[in-house]
Amino acid sequence: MSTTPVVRAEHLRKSYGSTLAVQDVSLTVERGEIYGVLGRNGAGKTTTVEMIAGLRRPDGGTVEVLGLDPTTQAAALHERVGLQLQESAMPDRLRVREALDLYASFYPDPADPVDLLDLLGLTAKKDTAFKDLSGGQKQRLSVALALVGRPELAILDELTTGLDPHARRETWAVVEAIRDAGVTIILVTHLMEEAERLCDRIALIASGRVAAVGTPTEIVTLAQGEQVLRVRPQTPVADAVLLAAVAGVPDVRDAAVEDRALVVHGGGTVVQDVMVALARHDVRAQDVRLERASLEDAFVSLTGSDTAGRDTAPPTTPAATPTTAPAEV
Ligand SMILES: Nc1ncnc2c1ncn2[C@@H]1O[C@H](COP(=O)(O)OP(=O)(O)OP(=O)(O)O)[C@@H](O)[C@H]1O
Repeated sequence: MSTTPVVRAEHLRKSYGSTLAVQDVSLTVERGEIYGVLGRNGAGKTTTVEMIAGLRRPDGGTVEVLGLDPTTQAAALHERVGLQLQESAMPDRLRVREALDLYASFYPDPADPVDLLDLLGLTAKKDTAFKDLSGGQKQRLSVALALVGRPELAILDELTTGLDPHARRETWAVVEAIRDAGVTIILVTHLMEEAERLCDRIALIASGRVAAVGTPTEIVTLAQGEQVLRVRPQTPVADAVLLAAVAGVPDVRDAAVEDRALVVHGGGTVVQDVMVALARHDVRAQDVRLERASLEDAFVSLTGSDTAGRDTAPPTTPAATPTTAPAEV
């Protein structure tokens, strides 16, 4: 087995006009792993994988995929990379089997559609029109289309968004079956549970940067060191006063005022230190809550708050993309 990584991306950067979507992303995906790209909406996940897939040209940084340069060798890359991007859409009347046959015709040595229907649990739906499929079935079809060219790397973006828990679990089983068939997978998700369940390693992306990389266990351990303290003062206190009170506390990694309550992220002895600091500023607490940070909380606080305006709707991207020329921006 080769030890050359499937993906090696270094210091990727990409802007859309004045929006800096990806500021600095470096990551390495090894052969045979399910690699999670995790982050909240607008963090820059899709833009990152689109650069890896050769669909967008980076403004800065370098990327190598399966030994190829996606910016200059996109056509060769598309033969070996399967893409399932958000917003999969097909002509309404196209039947499942017809869609697979159509996509198979783009490749010299496609996978057997019968096998793919079986793998994706779509055999009973092979004669069903796209418009009559459930959300989960549509997603599974888009995965089947991404796999029809027998890719070495499959990029699956927000695969289970909008699915009910049952369909989500079924889809997770499919992802594992694909990995077991020898395909390296990049899984883009904003669902912690999904990343934890499926991924060998995760890159957490926040505000266009990699906040951390590790196995789910390593990342959860890191998150558990993080605490979130929420203090509501007895009497109204100006936001600036609350923030100034905790500004110099060493273990505070992030502080904000939300709905008149001071919300502090930190580690170590942050709880005691913040309470002492508030008392020194004559702020008395009416209500104090200590929460264990979620994974996302932990990393958002490690990297600073997300920039306003990043929560806009994601762009519309093409469905599973076979040999068409890459959309350049
Ligand atoms: N084609 C585009 N034109 C302009 N801005 C864009 C475009 N695509 C993405 N953006 C902006 O770039 C930022 C990063 O978007 P991106 O889709 O990469 O993030 P994401 O983490 O995949 O988010 P989501 O999960 O919502 O898709 C966002 O602020 C988004 O609004």
